[in-house]
Parts: sequence; C-alpha cells; structure tokens
Amino acid sequence: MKTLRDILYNVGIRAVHGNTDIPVNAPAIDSRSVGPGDAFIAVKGVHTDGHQYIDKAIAQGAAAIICETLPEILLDTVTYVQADNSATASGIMAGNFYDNPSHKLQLVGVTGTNGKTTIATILFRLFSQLGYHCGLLSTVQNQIGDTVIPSTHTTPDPISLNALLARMVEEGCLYAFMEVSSHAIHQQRIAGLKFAGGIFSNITHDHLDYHKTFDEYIRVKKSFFDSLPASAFVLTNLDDKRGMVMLQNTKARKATYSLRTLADFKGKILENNLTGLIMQVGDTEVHFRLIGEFNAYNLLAVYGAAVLLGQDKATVLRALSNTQGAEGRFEYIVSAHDQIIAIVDYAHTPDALKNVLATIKNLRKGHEQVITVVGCGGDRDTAKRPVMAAVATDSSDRVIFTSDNPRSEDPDAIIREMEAGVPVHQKKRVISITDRREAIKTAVTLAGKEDIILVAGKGHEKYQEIKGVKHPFDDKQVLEEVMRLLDK
Ligand SMILES: CC(=O)N[C@H]1[C@@H](OP(=O)(O)OP(=O)(O)OC[C@H]2O[C@@H](n3ccc(=O)[nH]c3=O)[C@H](O)[C@@H]2O)O[C@H](CO)[C@@H](O)[C@@H]1O[C@H](C)C(=O)N[C@@H](C)C(=O)N[C@H](CCC(=O)O)C(=O)O
Ligand SMILES: Nc1ncnc2c1ncn2[C@@H]1O[C@H](COP(=O)(O)OP(=O)(O)OP(=O)(O)O)[C@@H](O)[C@H]1O
Ligand SMILES: N[C@H](CCC[C@H](N)C(=O)O)C(=O)O
Ligand SMILES: [Mg+2]
Repeated sequence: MKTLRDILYNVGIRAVHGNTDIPVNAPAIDSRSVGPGDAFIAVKGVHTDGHQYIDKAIAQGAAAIICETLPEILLDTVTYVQADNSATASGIMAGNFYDNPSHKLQLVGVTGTNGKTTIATILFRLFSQLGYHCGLLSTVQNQIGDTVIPSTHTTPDPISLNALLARMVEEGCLYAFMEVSSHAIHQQRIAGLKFAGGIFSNITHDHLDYHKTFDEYIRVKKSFFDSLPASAFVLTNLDDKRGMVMLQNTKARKATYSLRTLADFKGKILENNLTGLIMQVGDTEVHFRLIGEFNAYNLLAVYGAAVLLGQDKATVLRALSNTQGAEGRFEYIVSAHDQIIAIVDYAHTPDALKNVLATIKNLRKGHEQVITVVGCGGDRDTAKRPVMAAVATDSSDRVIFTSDNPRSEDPDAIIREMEAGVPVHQKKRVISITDRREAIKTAVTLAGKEDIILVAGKGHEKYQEIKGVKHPFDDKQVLEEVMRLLDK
C-alpha cells in the first residue's frame, strides 16, 4: 500500500500538518466517493468549492486532506496538506498512486476544436491493426483492446484517467491515444501525465461560455504543447491560422501537416466523393474510406503521428486506406425507395457545420435539395447558436431548427437564439420544430428523390438530455424508423 508521502511526490506543497507516513487507500476529488483511509483533494470548481466538503470527507473516513486553504480547526487524527494548486495536485497524486502509468506506454494526446475523436479513434484502430495492444480515451467510448468502457467526458477526471491508463498498462498496452479537451487542460485533468506526442487539429469558435474569449481558448490549448517534454513530438496543422502559434514555446520535436503548403506530411486531394477520398500522400496515391476535406486533415494527422512514432510509411498508408471513421461522424444511410441520402454527423460548432455542408455540396450532382436538421446544446456557449444557424441556413435549401441536448435550458429559448442568426431574406427556408423526432420526420417528409438530409449535432449520442434526465434517442435509428414509416 502507498503512503501519503509516496503519492505527494512532485506536488507543490506549502505546509503540512500531521504525519505523511500514513497509508492511503485512494485519492478522491469528490467527497461523495470518499471511503475510509482515502486522501480527499479539495478542488475549486465552476459550481462549488471542494473545500466546503472537507468535513463531510473526514466524516466518511478520509485520512488526509489536500487543500489550498487550510480549515480553521485541524483535527489530530487527520493529516492536512496545503498545496499550491489542488487541481494540479490531484493529477500528480493520481499518477503517483497508480505508479505513473503514462510513463509505461506511449501516450499520444490530440487537441483542437474539431477532429479529436476522429484522429484518436483512427490512431487506435490503426495501431491495433498493426498488431499492438492499445488503449483509447475518447468522447464516444474508452477502449482497452476489444474491451469497451463507457466514457462520461471527452477527457476523464484525473483519477479515472490514471486508473484507466493503469489498466491499459496492466493489460499490456504499448500505446494509448486520448483526446485532450480544453476543459481538461484548464482544469489540470492531465497534470503529471507523460506524453510521447501531441497533435493539434484546429481551433475555431466553441466553448466561449467557459473560456470567455477566443484568445484565452487559444492560450489554454497552447499550454498543452508548452508542457510537452523534449522527448515528445508535436504535430501541427499548418493550414490552421493558429497552427504555428501552438509550437511557439514547446520543447518537443516539431512536425507539420498540410494540404496547401510544404510540410513534413503533405497531402493533396485528388478525388472527394461519397465512396471516399483519393489523396496523394508524399509520393503515394491512396484511397481512403473517409469522406470530406476535413477528414483528409484528420487522416494526415494520423499518418504523421504514426510515422513520428516510428511506423513504416507504406505499411501505415496500406492499413489506413481500409480504416473507417468514428461512430456518428459523417455516417450515412440511403433510403430504399427514393434513394434519399441521410447523413448523421456530430457537427456542433460553426466550423464543423460549415465543413460538413461544404462536403455535402461537393457530393451534389446538381438537382438535389439539402435539408438540414440542427439544434444547439443547452448550458454551453450561447454565442455559437446564431452563428451555427446562419451557417446551416446559408448552405441548405431547407433548415429545421430543433433541440439538441437542452440540458437545464428551455429548448424553445435556445431555438429563438438560433433564429436570431438567420438573415431576413433566408427566413423562409427555416422551420422550427422543438421535438427532435418530429423535426427528423418532417425532414424526411419534405425530401424528394435523391435529396440529402443532414442531421447534425448529436452523432453517436444515444440519448437526449432534458432537465437532468437522459432520454434514449439515436438520430440514426430515428431516421431509419421514419424512412420505413413514410415508405421513402
Ligand atoms: C464545466 C466543467 O468542465 N465541469 C467539470 C468540473 O466540475 P465543476 O467545476 O462543476 O465541479 P463543481 O461541481 O464545482 O465541484 C468542485 C469540486 O467539488 C467536488 N464536490 C462537489 C460536490 C460534493 O458534494 N462534493 C465534492 O467533493 C467536486 O468533485 C469537484 O472536485 O469537474 C468535474 C470533475 O472533474 C467534471 O465532471 C465537470 O464536468 C462537467 C460534468 C461537464 O459537463 N463538463 C463538460 C463541459 C466537459 O468537461 N467537456 C469536455 C469536452 C468538451 C468538448 O470536447 O467539446 C470534456 O472533456 O468532457
Ligand atoms: N479536422 C476537422 N476539421 C473541421 N471539422 C471537423 C474535423 N474533423 C471532424 N470535423 C467535424 O466535427 C465533428 C466532430 O468531430 P470529432 O468528434 O472528431 O471532433 P472532437 O474534436 O472530438 O469533438 P468534441 O469536442 O465534441 O470532443 C464531425 O462530426 C465533423 O462534423
Ligand atoms: N463535448 C461537447 C459535445 C457537444 C455535443 C452536443 N450534442 C451538445 O450537447 O451540445 C460539449 O460537451 O460541449
Ligand atoms: Mg471528441
């Protein structure tokens, strides 16, 4: 069993009251999960402050308290540690408790507004196909080899994260691929992890509710690359305006990818249609199953990272050419009678929506209508709502505004904020239907032969979160049911 002293190794400490040579059962950041002998770390959050739950944690048996501000009354039976930063301490302590699993495998982190799940998932599939036992931490699911572990976050809290990495090490994984969200960087969920590489996909409008300004969002993303060690690689997208900014202060080996200019990993799209992409990568022409220019970027990022991890270029391209994308990302079905193409995609930012609709435009032979069903999540960036609405309306013939995950908000109020983004001359393209099933049904009703329907925003999600309750909902399943029902 580890002692408190063991797991405090490398933690910035201001003061200690009590004995650190005591056994610790587990570190915990949530008082509700504290058990006898645990070390409770009081973290200041967005909604509340973990310091308020110190008494509760002690009542539940906590043997040690790690906090930024010491309580006024200190008990003799408990060890108190005043840390510089409790959130950072929780990452480092979780690493120490689980024997720093990130040091025992090659951990690659992917950050950026869009493409993280796609890049991490394809890397996981590629390396698995190349014969390595691998781990994956992603929005859709976590995975250790063939074992799927449901995910609650894009990047888990530091304790779950290190526990998962430790399981990966125990089960013999050599590589782990993970998404690094900006929330996770900011909340120090990745503190203490050792990365073998970091990948930057792109940065566009999202999460301004949390980061407040775009500059701050950029700064937070960049801090991930600033923290990488010299032994790691950093791979950046040269075609993104902030691609080079991410490299400014990193000690890691720098590499670039691009579709437009000279780069370490340069691609050129030769064909882009519903059967996939044909891309020239270096000197090789390769067919990929993934669709759309944005996926050409994701594939280049995967290819570059695999090569930087020491894999053979030709072998990687051969394996990649057969790989499929992540669930709920540009997945399509074609209706039996009218050959309506219905696409389910996780576009939940203005840029993602713009890219997906540009890809759809490219697939059109000319006469087909594009009908988009889209909503915006509640308790998230409100500034993106009118922008997403404008993008959807501008690039579609008909648009149906509906609910995404309203969470604690009034779904109709979210839709009103979306409607405000539509220019007057395009208003007649738009209908608003709050019920997502009805919205999808209306899109299918409106669709004629060979028309294209885009159902955006929820991708792989199997639920709709309304007022704290997750109701089962699956865009793809609803589309299939409605198409059958309407005999399309
Ligand atoms: C806004 C946000 O990121 N919140 C995360 C944050 O919670 P918080 O700051 O609200 O925590 P809080 O409720 O104020 O509590 C503060 C501290 O007191 C503790 N506490 C609280 C209550 C109690 O009774 N006892 C107790 O000890 C809490 O465990 C916490 O340590 O820390 C929690 C523990 O790590 C996270 O679960 C929680 O994620 C919430 C649920 C969430 O929805 N986060 C989303 C926005 C998110 O993180 N998304 C990104 C992806 C975004 C993207 O990819 O586009 C992600 O990585 O998933
Ligand atoms: N490289 C890219 N550039 C721009 N848009 C992309 C890119 N890759 C994917 N997208 C769009 O963004 C959506 C989300 O993709 P993905 O799930 O891979 O991103 P993510 O960064 O993991 O998102 P999240 O922040 O929710 O975790 C896709 O469904 C697609 O519409
Ligand atoms: N990881 C993103 C996913 C958004 C998906 C969309 N369906 C929504 O609920 O807003 C977030 O937490 O902001
Ligand atoms: Mg993701």
